[in-house]
Amino acid sequence: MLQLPIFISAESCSFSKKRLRALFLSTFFEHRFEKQYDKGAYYLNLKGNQPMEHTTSDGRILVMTAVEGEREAVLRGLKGDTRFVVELAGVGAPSAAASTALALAAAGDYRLVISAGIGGGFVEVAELESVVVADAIIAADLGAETAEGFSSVDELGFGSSRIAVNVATAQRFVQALRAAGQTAVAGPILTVSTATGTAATAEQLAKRVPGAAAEAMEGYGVAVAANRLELPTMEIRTISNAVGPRDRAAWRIKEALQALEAAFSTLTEVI
Ligand SMILES: O=C(O)c1cccc(C(=O)CC[C@H]2O[C@@H](n3cnc4c(=O)[nH]cnc43)[C@H](O)[C@@H]2O)c1
Repeated sequence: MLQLPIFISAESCSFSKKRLRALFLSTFFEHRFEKQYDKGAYYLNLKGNQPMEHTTSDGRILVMTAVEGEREAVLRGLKGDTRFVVELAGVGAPSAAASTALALAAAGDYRLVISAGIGGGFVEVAELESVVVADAIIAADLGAETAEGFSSVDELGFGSSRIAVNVATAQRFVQALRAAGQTAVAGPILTVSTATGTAATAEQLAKRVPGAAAEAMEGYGVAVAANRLELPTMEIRTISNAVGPRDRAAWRIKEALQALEAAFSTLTEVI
């Protein structure tokens, strides 16, 4: 069960102040949390039986993009659909996790969190200007180098580098995108700290994550924040470049942003 400490120690404040703060916080989170006192501190526990998948149409959908150009493309596609809120994550997973956590803390009525933007596509899996919908979100370079090669945080025993998504939802969305005329595939989307710039790294990553479809830099951070609140996550990337030797001049950013706009237009029709 998710448990959020609310930092009220018995030593640090009087009983009445303690109760007041706990009352305020538990009212703020009342639909999702229940209060528990344990060893001198209050905790907010996520109530049981929360729907992990967005089977309900109640609540809004938070979309996080790294940069403003991506945010504008998503907003164009949404055409003013008020079910969605689109916020900036910043570039990279740490900034994305912090931004997403702040956005989720500011409003308690989200039912789904989406990491979206352009990304690199693995050759022969995701072509330029196509859409990749994550069937798993994987922090592909979170771990340690060893004499035997890369060890993930999972192998090191420090947590999980993989965040699950609702695969059926991802596949359904891919079908809808194809029906709307876009090239789309469901597959693992890797989150990396350093965008791949050589064929050797592309090969290593493809070996590390069989079936890897795309890479970007924020998905895992967004998903970690959503996951802490037991909110379901999606990642949607449109392919601006191939994962491999860096050739920024060849990136199809404009076309990928147009594909992103079209993908979100379709999303409003099927979600
Ligand atoms: O220059 C522009 O006009 C422009 C407009 C929109 C977006 C950008 C970006 O550079 C976005 C950075 C963002 O893109 C992801 N990304 C794209 N390709 C890759 C890749 O091959 N490997 C990793 N990440 C990629 C990433 O999430 C960045 O945060 C520019």
